[in-house]
Amino acid sequence: MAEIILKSLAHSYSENPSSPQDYAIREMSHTWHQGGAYALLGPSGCGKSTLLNIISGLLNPSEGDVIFDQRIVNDLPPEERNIAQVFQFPVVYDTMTVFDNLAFPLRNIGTPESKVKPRVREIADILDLTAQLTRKAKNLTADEKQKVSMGRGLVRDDVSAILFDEPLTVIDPQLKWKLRRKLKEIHEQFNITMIYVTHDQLEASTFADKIAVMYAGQVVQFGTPTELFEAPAHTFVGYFIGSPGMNFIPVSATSEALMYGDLSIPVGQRLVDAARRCGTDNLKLGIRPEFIEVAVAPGDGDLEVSVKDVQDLGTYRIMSCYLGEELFKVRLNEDQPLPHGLAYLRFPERWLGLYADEYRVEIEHG
Ligand SMILES: Nc1ncnc2c1ncn2[C@@H]1O[C@H](COP(=O)(O)OP(=O)(O)OP(=O)(O)O)[C@@H](O)[C@H]1O
Repeated sequence: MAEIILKSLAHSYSENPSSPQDYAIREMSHTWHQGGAYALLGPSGCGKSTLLNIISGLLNPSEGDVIFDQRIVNDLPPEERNIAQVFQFPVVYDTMTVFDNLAFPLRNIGTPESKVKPRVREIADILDLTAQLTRKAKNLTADEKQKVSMGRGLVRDDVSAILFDEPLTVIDPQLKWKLRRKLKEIHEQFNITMIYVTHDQLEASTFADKIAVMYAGQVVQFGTPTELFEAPAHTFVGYFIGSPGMNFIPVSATSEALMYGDLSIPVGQRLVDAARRCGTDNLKLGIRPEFIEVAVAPGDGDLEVSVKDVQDLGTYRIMSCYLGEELFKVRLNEDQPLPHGLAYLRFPERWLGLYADEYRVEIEHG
């Protein structure tokens, strides 16, 4: 069991990195607490696998330290780090039985056979592999093979952490949900640190208590699924989490107002003052489609938009509309009247986010 700290970590695959773009991991520090169920979420190429491989010891970071329970482990090879890693594609020995595959990590560390048998049976039972125990791994389906891979990660009870690198990629969609639930149950049962890498927000939020969102080699937010949804710390988190993602408009601040071009956006003085203090021209106002209020007739302070289309998604609708040149997405509930031609939007202040140089500015709402 371990707390994992990444201290001033950075990694470049090039020998002489000269700019931030040369780094797959840009300098970052991060703590994974003992026993947490975490997800590392981000788009392809943002550095998730690189980070995981640095934790497991498959890769040596160019800069910074990896610390397990206050001990720097940079120089320890993977086998001495007590980390189990489950990869995207199953790693099983085809000629061995399922039982022997599951027993392998235990036998490897000299566990007596009297302990191997009950533990393998327990893990097989949890993963619904009991009926396959005597079968050769080569005769299994891709799903079953990946379950064996997971079982090999879970079978040792002395591991510091288990790292899952997109483990459900090859799994049948119907089974994915079941296996995710299973992993969550296992986490609750064994109280082990688990880090689950994925590019899928649904997978991340159904598995993890806390999600680290990665973007361009950095963790830009570490929070609960609700925190990521309600208060994205970075515009990327706003775009990436939610469907559709957060709406953003570029704004500028005068002494009394926030302006989108010539249009004054009705917001409180607190937000205007915060925007003025930021000292940057790169200011954005963000709001999620779910939090925008819509009227079919104009009201005081409403923003007029032209409706592009309305998509019916069964239990709700998504209206696309233009505020000036900015395309906005707004969620409408089934019982809301459908605007035609023009609609009128209101942004509740509680749900507005101000972003300076892409990062959220904290504002006290009185
Ligand atoms: N062995 C390598 N040599 C050089 N560059 C690499 C190597 N592995 C990864 N990279 C680069 O490092 C960056 C991060 O890649 P990484 O595989 O860690 O991202 P990822 O988020 O895991 O993406 P994916 O989900 O596609 O695996 C990418 O720009 C990638 O091209």
